[in-house]
Formats: sequence, structure tokens, C-alpha cells
Amino acid sequence: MAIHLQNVSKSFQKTKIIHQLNLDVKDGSIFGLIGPSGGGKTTIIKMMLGMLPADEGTITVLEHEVPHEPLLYQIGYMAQADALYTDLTGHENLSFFGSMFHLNKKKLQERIEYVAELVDLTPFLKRKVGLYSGGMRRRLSLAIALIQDPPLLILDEPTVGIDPALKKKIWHELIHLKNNGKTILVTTHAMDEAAQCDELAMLREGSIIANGSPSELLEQFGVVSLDDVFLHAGGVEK
Ligand SMILES: Nc1ncnc2c1ncn2[C@@H]1O[C@H](COP(=O)(O)OP(=O)(O)OP(=O)(O)O)[C@@H](O)[C@H]1O
Repeated sequence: MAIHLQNVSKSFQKTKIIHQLNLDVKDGSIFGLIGPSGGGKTTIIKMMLGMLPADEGTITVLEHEVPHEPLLYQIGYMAQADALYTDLTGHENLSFFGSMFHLNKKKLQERIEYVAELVDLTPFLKRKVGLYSGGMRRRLSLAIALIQDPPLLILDEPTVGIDPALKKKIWHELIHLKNNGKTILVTTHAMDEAAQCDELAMLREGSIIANGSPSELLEQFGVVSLDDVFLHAGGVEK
């Protein structure tokens, strides 16, 4: 298992946000965490990364119990809020984050070219990020998550604000990465994206209310679209 959570709980100011969660992400798969806003997806991700301690339970990522600092070199993380240097150009941002992973100059340049192309930012690399649009910043954040060619990607709503054509291209690439052995965990509200995951966990109020492949979920809920599964997860009766 690339990620294993066992009986994980978390409270904020005495309010329990995550309830004894068990979750397994298989090596070489795309796993989607879906569910209504405030369900706890980001909190779970932050605990997987060791950014937030769990109150109870254990979290193992790539065979190491979290927190384990060297793990951060093996995870490409894309947060919901972009953490970019706006006074630097796109290229300088990629170069800066890439240099944290001790890539040699040639490899770093190759990776910059590859990830920039992937997110359609090649023509804009010399522009300061302060002048980028919101979608361009999301794309740069995704490129940064991929810069060191990590075995595990954790992407918190990676395609919000990205147009449909580019979204399609990014998903095509995520599937390609998976086929090359990478493990990818994504959170999403977009059911067309959820449909492309190998496995989904529907989260509501900090508990997994259903999990399985997209087709298994359709069967469990007796519905024909993942939108309907999502509505059930949100507690909205149809
Ligand atoms: N540091 C914090 N202190 C107090 N409450 C918090 C903190 N972080 C998150 N929460 C609360 O925990 C709950 C889960 O938040 P979380 O961000 O994990 O949800 P989410 O499923 O990622 O939502 P979204 O889909 O909108 O991103 C929310 O009620 C939120 O207000």
C-alpha cells in the first residue's frame, strides 16, 4: 500500500472532524477523495503529509509511519492555495522548487521543460507569476508538484479554475503517470474526474460513507451517474 490510515481521528477545538478513519491507497493507482465541502478532505491530506498530527491512529506513507521528514522528497504535493513566489518568473519558481530536490542542472532543465509543456505554460515561463491569471497559477502549482518526478502525488483539487481542454490533457497525463507506476491521490468535486479514478472514497463529516471503484459506487447507490452518488454523500435525497 502506498498510503495506509488506520483508525485515524482528528479534532479541532474539541470538535471531532475525522472519525476513526481507515483508508488504503494501492501502489500504482489513482485514488479519489470526494465529498461535500468541509467533509475533511484537506485535513486528511495534511495528516498524510505530516503537516498536522493525528490525535489517534496511525498513518503510513510509502512504508514509513508519518511524520517522517524524508518522505517529503518523495511526495509531489499540490495544495489548494497556491504557494508561489509572485516576484519571480514561472521558470524561476520551477527552478527554485526543483533545486530543493538536488536535481543536477541538466536534469532540472529537462524537468522544467517537461512539466511546463504538460500544463501549457511554456510560452509564459519568463513572465512574473504576479502577472499570471488564477488558472495559470494553478497550472504552475501542478507543475511544481511534478518537478522532482516523485513516486507519490497528492493533489488537492488540482484542476479547479482550469479550462476543460487543459483539464483533459492533465488527466491524460495523470493516467499516463499511473501507468508508469506512480500513485496519485486527488481530491475533487468534479465527478467527471472522479470517474477516471481507480478507486473512490466518499467522505461526509469525517467518515467514509462509501468506497470502491466508480462502477461499484454506482451499483451501491443504485444510480447511473456519479453526480447522484455525490448528492447522496452530501445527504441530499433525490
Ligand atoms: N485549523 C483548523 N482549525 C479549526 N477547524 C478547522 C481547521 N482546519 C479545518 N477545520 C475544519 O474542519 C472541517 C474540515 O475541513 P477540510 O478543509 O478538511 O474540508 P474539505 O473536505 O477539504 O473541504 P473543501 O472541499 O471545501 O476543501 C471544516 O469544518 C473546517 O472548518
